[in-house]
Amino acid sequence: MNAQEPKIRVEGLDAWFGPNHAVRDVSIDVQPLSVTAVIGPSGCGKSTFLRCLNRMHELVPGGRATGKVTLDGEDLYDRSVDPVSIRRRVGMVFQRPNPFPTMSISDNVAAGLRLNGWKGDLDEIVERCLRQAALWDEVKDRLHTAATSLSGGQQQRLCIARALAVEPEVLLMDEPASALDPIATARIEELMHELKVRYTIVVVTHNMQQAARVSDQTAFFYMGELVEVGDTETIFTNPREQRTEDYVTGKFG
Ligand SMILES: Nc1ncnc2c1ncn2[C@@H]1O[C@H](COP(=O)(O)OP(=O)(O)OP(=O)(O)O)[C@@H](O)[C@H]1O
Repeated sequence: MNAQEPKIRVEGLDAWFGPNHAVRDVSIDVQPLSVTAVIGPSGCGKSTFLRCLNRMHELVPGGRATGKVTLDGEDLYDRSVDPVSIRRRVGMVFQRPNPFPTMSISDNVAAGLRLNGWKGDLDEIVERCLRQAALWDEVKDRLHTAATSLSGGQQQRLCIARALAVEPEVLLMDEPASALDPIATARIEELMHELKVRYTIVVVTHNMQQAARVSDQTAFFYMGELVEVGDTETIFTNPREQRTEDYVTGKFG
């Protein structure tokens, strides 16, 4: 791939829930192996935008999207594209840790691979993913105990390990630390930093400091529109738009 080419290119994206126009004419490029933070007040369309990047939005009743989203130049919304294969390439981690409650730690990580009919050595992959998710040392002696026995922060890292197991190229994270305490949040932030060596990350966050700490690029959404996108330092110190400045300095939101 050409180094200049974005990993993801969004052009003229609109998204609806029935008549509710939640994302309006959004265009943005996401560079490979970078972290993009999506910020903005509640209800401005951040999560909807994120779910359009792996075609999860259309799973919501009434969910509909138009426009173009390309992954390495391939149009995700082309008729010939299987959305299931897209969700494998573009993984997702949600706000609340959601491990499969009846499964062990190890089975949670392996679940996606089993579903895909994987026949190889699962133990090795489970270990690799738990290491990548910075959880291995804490769970290596209890791999077969229930995932629900883990703390919230550990469960979230388990969900990250589970997302990594199917070897996605992009990781979408929807407020991945908002349900966690400050120490667990710091672990997730460190982890994002480590993961961007191998994955392209787009993260929705309400936490301005977190966006400033973890991201290379920040996109500010307001009422469904992308007001401004740019490198994170510029967005936080010298944004073009007054609305961006007001939001990042806490004047509203
Ligand atoms: N399942 C749904 N059905 C109908 N409308 C929805 C649904 N989910 C979200 N919306 C609406 O779409 C708009 C965008 O919501 P979205 O969840 O993307 O915002 P957000 O910026 O992620 O908000 P928050 O920060 O509160 O999570 C809002 O007006 C919301 O009420």
